[in-house]
Amino acid sequence: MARILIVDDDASFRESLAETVSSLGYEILIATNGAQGLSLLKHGGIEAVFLDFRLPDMTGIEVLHAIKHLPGGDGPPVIMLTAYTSVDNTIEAMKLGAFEHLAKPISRHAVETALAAALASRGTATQQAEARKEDEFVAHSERMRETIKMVGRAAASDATVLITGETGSGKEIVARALHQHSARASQPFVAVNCAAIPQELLESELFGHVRGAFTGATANRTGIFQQADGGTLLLDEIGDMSSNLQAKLLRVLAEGKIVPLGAERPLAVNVRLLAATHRDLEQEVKEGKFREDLFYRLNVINIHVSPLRERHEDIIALAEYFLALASDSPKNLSAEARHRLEKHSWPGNVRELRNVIERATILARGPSIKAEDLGLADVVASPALSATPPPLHDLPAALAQLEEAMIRTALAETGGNRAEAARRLGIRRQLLYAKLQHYGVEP
Ligand SMILES: Nc1ncnc2c1ncn2[C@@H]1O[C@H](COP(=O)(O)OP(=O)(O)OP(=O)(O)O)[C@@H](O)[C@H]1O
Repeated sequence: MARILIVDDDASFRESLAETVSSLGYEILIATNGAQGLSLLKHGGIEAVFLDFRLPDMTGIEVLHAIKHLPGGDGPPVIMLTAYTSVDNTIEAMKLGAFEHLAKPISRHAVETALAAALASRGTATQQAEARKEDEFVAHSERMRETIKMVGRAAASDATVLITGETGSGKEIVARALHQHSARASQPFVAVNCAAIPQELLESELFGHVRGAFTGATANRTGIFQQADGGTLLLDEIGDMSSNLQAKLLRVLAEGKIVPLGAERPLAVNVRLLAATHRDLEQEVKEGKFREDLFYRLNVINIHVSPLRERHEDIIALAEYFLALASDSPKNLSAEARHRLEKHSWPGNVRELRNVIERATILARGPSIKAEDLGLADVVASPALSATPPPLHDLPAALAQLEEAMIRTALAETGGNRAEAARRLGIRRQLLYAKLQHYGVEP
């Protein structure tokens, strides 16, 4: 019978957890503070631990740290318990090698699942590192909390991470969190959007060039890889990288060296690479649009960021966070505004929500934001597509109307991201700019 240790000073919670665990057929040991827990652990024979974050004599994190430094290995799997899970305490716990992090109260089912998984995991490696401060990162939903746990697990390693998710869902903020919680946090974090730079220029942007490498190269130029040396480089929209550059990137990853354009010798660089894409790269590989070997090099760890419509609990929390950012005296959200926000499908994800809140803060009169201040009905119903019937006998006018409507919809759906809107519409960005001007559309 596996022996499970529960370390918690809250008597009623402890008793009920003990009852659940023993009814599941495990043997229980109880400690009411950190020191007691550690002394029981030193005797060995314990196969999993439930550990409270707040204990009378030390913090749960200190106990976790001590467990992970017990002589003879990194200790049994630890399931951390908190009254409130926050991004900070979850990342910290997962980084220190906690197996799971659960918020009280915990259902019998959650206890059973966590214990079974913890016991099955014994012997797998854990990672340790110092905790660091991070950006504001709103994560109330279960989905986002799972993502945060992955960030915690992946942060301390140097492995390449492929971050996937729809446009505006928060891929870059995940990349930043990975960097900020890594040993490279004091070194540079550089993000480059591979889709925003013409592919002909991207190579010299990434790897740099020497004077005279091509017409116009009047001086040596340090590339982005070198700027990120020692730190982390995020290649955003990696799916848009040309096949020529994909091959070069693969070589850099294999050799850890870059060759600036026109240079004779390669330069060693020490960069942790993160890549992000809204595309389904596996599908792109199948279609021959993305190199399979590069895909596997990048996808050592995959972190997926769910679309906002699949994590309802984050919507209001994010809205309130953006309200607080938008003004020193934040307005409040009326009940109808909350309802409207929750009902919206958020095709442009968190970026769209941020734009909506910033606009509403400016437009709302008085201290409260009303549903109509959000301007969301327009996006939902796309009235531009339906309000005025197209002129039946005037093809150019009808086409222009359709074009304008499609542009407005694409912009709304991408939260005003013009590069992404152009991509969705299948036109070049320059052409989109010209059309925006022509129709007088403000992104
Ligand atoms: N969980 C979050 N907490 C706080 N802010 C967030 C969160 N997720 C996203 N944001 C904010 O929303 C905006 C869009 O996020 P981000 O740029 O990370 O998305 P993305 O998925 O990288 O977008 P793209 O696909 O266009 O590159 C940013 O302003 C970011 O700070």
